[in-house]
Amino acid sequence: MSTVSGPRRGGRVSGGDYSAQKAENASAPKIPHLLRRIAQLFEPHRAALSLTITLVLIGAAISVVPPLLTKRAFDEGLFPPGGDPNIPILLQLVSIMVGLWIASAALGVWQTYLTATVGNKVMGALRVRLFDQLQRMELAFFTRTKTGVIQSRLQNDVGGVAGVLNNTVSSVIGNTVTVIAAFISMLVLSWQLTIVAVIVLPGIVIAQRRVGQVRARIATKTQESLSNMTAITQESLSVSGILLSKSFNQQTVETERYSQENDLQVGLQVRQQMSGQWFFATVNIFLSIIPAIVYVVAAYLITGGVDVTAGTIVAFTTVQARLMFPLLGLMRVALDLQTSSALFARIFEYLDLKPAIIDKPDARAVRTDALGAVAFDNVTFRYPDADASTKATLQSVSFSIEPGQYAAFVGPSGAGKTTVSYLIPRLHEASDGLVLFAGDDVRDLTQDSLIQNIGIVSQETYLFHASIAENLSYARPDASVEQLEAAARGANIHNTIMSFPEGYATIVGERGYRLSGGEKQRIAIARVLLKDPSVLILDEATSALDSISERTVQGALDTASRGRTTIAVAHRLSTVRSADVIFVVDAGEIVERGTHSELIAGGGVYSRLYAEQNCTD
Ligand SMILES: Nc1ncnc2c1ncn2[C@@H]1O[C@H](COP(=O)(O)OP(=O)(O)OP(=O)(O)O)[C@@H](O)[C@H]1O
Repeated sequence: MSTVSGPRRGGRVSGGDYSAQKAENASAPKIPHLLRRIAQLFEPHRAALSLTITLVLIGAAISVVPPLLTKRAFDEGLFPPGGDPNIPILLQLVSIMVGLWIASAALGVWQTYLTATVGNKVMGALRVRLFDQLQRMELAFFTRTKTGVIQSRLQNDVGGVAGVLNNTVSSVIGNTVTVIAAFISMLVLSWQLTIVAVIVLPGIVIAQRRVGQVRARIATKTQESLSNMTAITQESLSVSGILLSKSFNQQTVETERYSQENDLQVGLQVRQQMSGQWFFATVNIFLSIIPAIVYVVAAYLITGGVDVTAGTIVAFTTVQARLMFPLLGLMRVALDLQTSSALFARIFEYLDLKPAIIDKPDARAVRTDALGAVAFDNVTFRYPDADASTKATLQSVSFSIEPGQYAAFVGPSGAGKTTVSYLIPRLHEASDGLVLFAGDDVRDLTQDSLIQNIGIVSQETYLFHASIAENLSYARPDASVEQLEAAARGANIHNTIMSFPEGYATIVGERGYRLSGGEKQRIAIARVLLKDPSVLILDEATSALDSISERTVQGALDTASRGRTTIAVAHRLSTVRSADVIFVVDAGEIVERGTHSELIAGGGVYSRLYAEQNCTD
């Protein structure tokens, strides 16, 4: 599936060793039918493109006329056979020329507007498609890929093809037409001189392809380096990153890490810009000396009795000079296309990713008659990127939770409790066995309706950099102020919010860093209360709090769990004593189950853990 790899979340690369980052640095992905796929991006804009092509054709046709008028201006206006200059004819020809140039400039502006609109719309649509595709990817994709690397594809790669999307169509058509028209005019003027003018072209085309290949390779490396830079920025300039680097006094190291990648980037940018320079300089020299060669050849032709007038030579060299720019333009476009094919390949690679967890074609909504029932039947689960030789994270796990029950999962760290809770909303897919929600296999349900019925308060509370009100209404965008406040009251946070000078309009800061841990958790609980799901998953929601905050949050959790199935993942056994059922997970298996008093009486793992935590009955 994805060729993208990277360390697991939390598995940050260690000092000076960026090998894990470089794992992203595979060569440009091979995408079949790349050009056709790029062309397909323009399909929705066929009408605008047709108009652009028409404008380009008209513009190109217009641009061929003035040089031909030049010949007449010379031969009939300035130097008519055997007489003084013919001013009226000259003025007439000059005014036609001026009119044509004005028309051509106006067409140019119109055409630029059209191509810029189409190009930017195509780019915008590509960005949204990519974003949407990423939204649909399973959780495991994000745990194994650096956020910065993902961001870079969206921003740097899509942004990098903007020039090509904006200019290619008009440039290719406009320049091709001008080149062909100029070529025909040259042939009409003198076929002998035309041969002289185009003799070097095949060599130039071959050289250009070579340069393009080199550039594409450099472009791939440049984008990979940009992606690493974005990853470093994202990692070290986030609130968590800066806290980490400050607390370990690693700012200098971070700057050095950034600076190393930056040096690489600067070098690559220079190489990319320089890679075509010698080529274009050489082409320029060739094209510039052609008029001089034409004069010499014309002299020989005249001497040999061929009819070549002064007007023909002037017109010919004018046309030839005008051929130079479109020709160079075409070469640049070809080069840019080759260069950006590396970027397009990276974009299409992400667009072609297949989400591992998708709805079946006949997936149905969650049934309402058994809402709240959750069960595992012989579930085995191994993380997709886990070593196949190691033991599965969950092995033959079976349990059944009735609607409205409070079920707690306890056990040592790393036992697999959180993993159990992730399989219920299908954040991961069971490798074997059945996960049942309201009596149905979760794989037979639409993800929309499944998630609709589940609320999650996770270990790490995530809040957007927005106001408290906006963070709350994320769960229900149409919620009224009264509903927001009711939820906040339920979560014991209303009074705290009202004590802030800006109340519900208080901006919580990046990831909610301006709030205390307990406040953040209570906001997360209020958010889930607004969602009002039939099943609530609480993952260690009180683990990081002191006893007073814990009591407040616990009160909020009790309100939240009332009237719905609650699945609580807990470390602190004191919080789960009143649970209807407790499952003790150890090394991926459920080793004990029952109520608190049953488990204490059983004298097994639970009673031992309970004793270790110095809890008293
Ligand atoms: N994305 C992942 N890829 C591979 N292994 C993972 C991944 N996430 C978790 N694990 C591993 O799966 C095992 C179970 O993790 P899980 O988070 O379910 O444990 P837990 O019981 O909730 O632990 P804790 O109480 O410490 O939160 C651990 O060994 C962990 O290292």
